[in-house]
Amino acid sequence: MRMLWTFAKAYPGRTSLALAALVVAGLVDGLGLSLLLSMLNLATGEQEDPSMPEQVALDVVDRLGLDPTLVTLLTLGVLMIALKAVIVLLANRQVGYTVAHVATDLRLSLVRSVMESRWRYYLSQPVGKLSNAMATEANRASEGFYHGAVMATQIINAVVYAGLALLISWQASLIALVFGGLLLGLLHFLVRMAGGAGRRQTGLLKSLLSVMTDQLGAVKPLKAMGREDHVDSMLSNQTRELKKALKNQVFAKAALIALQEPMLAILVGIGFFFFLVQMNMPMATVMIMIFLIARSVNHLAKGQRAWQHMSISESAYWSLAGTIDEARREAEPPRGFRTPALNDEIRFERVGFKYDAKEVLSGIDLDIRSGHLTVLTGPSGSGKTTLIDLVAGLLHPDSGRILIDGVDLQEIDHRRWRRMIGYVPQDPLLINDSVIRNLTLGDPDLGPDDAERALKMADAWGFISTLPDGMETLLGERGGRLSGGQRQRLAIARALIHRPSLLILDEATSNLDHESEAAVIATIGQLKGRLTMLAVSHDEGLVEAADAVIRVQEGRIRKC
Ligand SMILES: Nc1ncnc2c1ncn2[C@@H]1O[C@H](COP(=O)(O)OP(=O)(O)OP(=O)(O)O)[C@@H](O)[C@H]1O
Repeated sequence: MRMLWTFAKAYPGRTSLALAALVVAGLVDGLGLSLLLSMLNLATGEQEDPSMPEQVALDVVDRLGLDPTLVTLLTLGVLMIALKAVIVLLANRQVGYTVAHVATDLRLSLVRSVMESRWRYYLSQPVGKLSNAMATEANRASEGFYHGAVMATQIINAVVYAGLALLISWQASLIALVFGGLLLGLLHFLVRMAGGAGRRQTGLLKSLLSVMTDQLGAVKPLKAMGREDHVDSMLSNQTRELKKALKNQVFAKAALIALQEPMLAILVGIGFFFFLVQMNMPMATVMIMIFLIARSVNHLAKGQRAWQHMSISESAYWSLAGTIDEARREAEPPRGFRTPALNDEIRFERVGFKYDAKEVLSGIDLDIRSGHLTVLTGPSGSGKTTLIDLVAGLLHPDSGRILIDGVDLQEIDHRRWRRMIGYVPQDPLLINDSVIRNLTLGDPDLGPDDAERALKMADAWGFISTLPDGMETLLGERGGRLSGGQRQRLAIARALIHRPSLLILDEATSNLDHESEAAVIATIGQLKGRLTMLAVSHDEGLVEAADAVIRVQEGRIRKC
């Protein structure tokens, strides 16, 4: 229920429009029914004094200057009911558009909040949790909104029918409606049961997809070592739990439908007896009352089923909203205002950095000369990647400072600084798209000329221009059609396409065979003097090509 209120606040215009349309539809429906009731009374001639709704209907006919004949009442009644159907259709279209908006807005909010979060927060997030939020939870949340809208429609319909019945005989209707409401209230435990199963499903899907994404990422060694059964056993427990939650959900849904029907039949039976025998009402009035009350309670029953569906989806919305809120709380604040320039050097002055309580770098003094190739070497875990992340402003020193051409990095506009950086990771992570899309990553400011220039600089133009479709050639999953060295040179071209001043290469040659490694080192060698390069590498070839080599050991600099 809280979810519906949240959506209503997020989309006030659309929600009010849909609700207003549904209320108008309800009123039109009520008028149509009143006209048909008047017609029924006219036909049977049983009741002398028309009830209030019939009186209202007859007044409308009179105002229209028409005679209240059977044909007029029937025609107007049918027209009103058809008009109601059209208004409901328009309202539902509005609801449909909003459902699509809800899913899209949630997805965009998730992407933005995660992309704008601090690097350290991002590192701590399981990829599976985010893809589950993006795919499953956003869909289920929008379904929840849809079921909430259905519930509102059903309640409005129920109110219209109940209102008509109350206007005919308020005492009888009140007793019948309270009794009907109580019967439905008895079934509310099935709504709660389905909601509980929905919550378990949400939690299980989140952890299942997190584990699965991690395992699929590491599937090659598992397969090579014949240990894929291990993945199976890890996932099967959660899958079995998920099955149990789904079974409970299905049972709760089926039980609600199965129990609502006999309860409605009991209500109709008791109503007949009560109105006819206890209250001595005329048969025609009893028929009308039973019709109106049965319709009202039937709409309430449908509303209860929609509530049940909404409860199943609601937990997905809260989980997704929680992920978005958490990422927003971890948003990276805008840092610095000064325009960066890299003409002389990047200087570390007594820089120290800790991961929580663990000191990773301490007392780092370092100069990275502009236009030079500087290579960072050192044992695993000594702090090389941390040092690079500090240069990129992804992490911030706990002590000391980093100066870019003499200006403290903390004072420099971080977004502009990062746009001056080209970054080549160990694994080039190419997407299953064309060469050009892999280079521009969808940036509308970059075109084929930029791509060609970057490919030439990265020494990749030779093999790309001989591909059947050139830069439009599709690369296949993870760039599977290219050799390791070719993939890495494409990654270098991607890093160069926006003309960076600083190129960071994080173990860019460590996954390559000897030949590819030599080709990539030759490429890096050709770039020397054209921009500043900072490389983490153990590669002897790259160390030999370097203008400066810095050895990091146990978080400190050792002179080479
Ligand atoms: N997100 C993190 N949270 C906590 N500790 C971390 C985190 N990332 C790295 N560390 C720790 O910081 C230290 C330095 O790590 P870093 O990745 O900078 O080393 P590295 O020299 O690049 O290692 P490698 O050559 O193996 O990549 C290591 O002890 C590592 O365990």
